[in-house]
Amino acid sequence: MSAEAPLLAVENLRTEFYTDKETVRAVDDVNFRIERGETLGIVGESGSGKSVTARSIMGLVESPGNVLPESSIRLDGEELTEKSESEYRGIRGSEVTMVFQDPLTSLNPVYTVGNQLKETLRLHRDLDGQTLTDTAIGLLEDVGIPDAARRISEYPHEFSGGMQQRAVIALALACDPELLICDEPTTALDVTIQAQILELLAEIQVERDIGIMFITHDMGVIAEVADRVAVMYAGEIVESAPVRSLYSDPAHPYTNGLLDSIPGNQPGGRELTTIEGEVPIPNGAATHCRFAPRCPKAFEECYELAPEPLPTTAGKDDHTAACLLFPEDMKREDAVDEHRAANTEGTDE
Ligand SMILES: Nc1ncnc2c1ncn2[C@@H]1O[C@H](COP(=O)(O)OP(=O)(O)OP(=O)(O)O)[C@@H](O)[C@H]1O
Ligand code: NI
Repeated sequence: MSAEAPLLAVENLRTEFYTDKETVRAVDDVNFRIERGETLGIVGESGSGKSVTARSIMGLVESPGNVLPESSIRLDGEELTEKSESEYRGIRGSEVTMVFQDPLTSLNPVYTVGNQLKETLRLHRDLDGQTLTDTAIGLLEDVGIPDAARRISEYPHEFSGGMQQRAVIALALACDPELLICDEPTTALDVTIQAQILELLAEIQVERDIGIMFITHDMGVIAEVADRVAVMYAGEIVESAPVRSLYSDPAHPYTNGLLDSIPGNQPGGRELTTIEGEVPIPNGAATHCRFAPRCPKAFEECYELAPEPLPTTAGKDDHTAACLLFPEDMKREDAVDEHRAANTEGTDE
C-alpha cells in the first residue's frame, strides 16, 4: 500500500489466554515496528510472551486465546487483525512466513525436501516442469546446501539438523515473503552451525530486503543478528533500542540482568549471574512494575505504579525503557511523575 508505511507496525497488541482459574495477559500492550531490511530481535526469558507475539502476528492464536479488539497489526499498511481465517491463510506462507526451533515442525517426513519445495513454488510462483525443479535446486543452493541437485531427492531425516534448518529457510523463501519470523531458529543447533545459520539469515536479508523478527532468549545471539532489540518481560516490552545502544547503555535493570548472564561477560572474573526468581504470569492489569520483585534497584513506587516506555534520557526517542528510574537525566520524583502522566494518557485501565 503506502510506500511510507513501515513493513510491520504492531500497536497496542494484547493477547490473552483464558484458563479455568485466570486470564493470562501473555502479550500486554506491545508496540513496535519493523522496517524493510531490518532485523528486530525480541529477547526475554521463558514465558515472557515472545512466541505469543509471533503467533499473534501470524494469526495463529487459537482458543482459549484471543487477540483483543483494540490491537493493531499492520503489514505494509494493511490491517491483519481484521482478516478472516481464510484470508490469513493466504497471508501466511506468502507475505509472512515463520521458522521454528524444530525444523521438523515445518518439514513433512514423508515427502522429499525437493517435493516440498516444488509444491510451495507451484503454489506461490506458478512454475512447472524443469523450471520448477531448477528453481528448487537454486533455492537449496542459495541457503548453502551443498550438492543440491542430488540432495533435493532426499527425505528430511537424511539431512543433519543444520541442513534441515537450511531447508526450512529455503521453504520459507520459496514463498517470497516480506517478513520472516524466526522463533529460536538456532537454539537446538550447536554453536558452529548456529553461527552459519545466523550468517545465512543476514545474507538473505541483504539480498532480499526483507524484514526479520528474530526471537531468542540468548543475548549473545541478539548481538549477532539484530539491528534493533526489544526486551520483553511478563508480556511487556521493557526496553527498546538500536542494538548498539542496548549493549553500550543498557537501561532497564532486567536488561542488565540478562547481559550479566551471558557467559564471558563478567569483568574481573565475576561469577556468571542469573536473575533470581521467575517471570510472573501476568494475570491482571499492570498496576506496578512486574519486574520489581526481582529488581535490585526497586523502590517504593515500583510497587505502586506501572512504568511506561519513556526515553532513557530526554530526547532519546529511539531508546526507551519502562522503568521508573528513567529518563535518567531527571530527578527521580520527576521521572516518576512522567510515568504517572504517561500512564493516565495511555489506554491502560
Ligand atoms: N495456549 C496457551 N494457553 C494458556 N497460556 C498460554 C498458552 N500459550 C502461551 N501461554 C502463556 O503465555 C505466556 C507467554 O508464553 P510464550 O510462549 O509467548 O513465552 P516465550 O517468551 O515464547 O517463552 P519461551 O522462551 O519459553 O519460548 C506464558 O505465561 C504462557 O504460559
Ligand atoms: Ni517461545
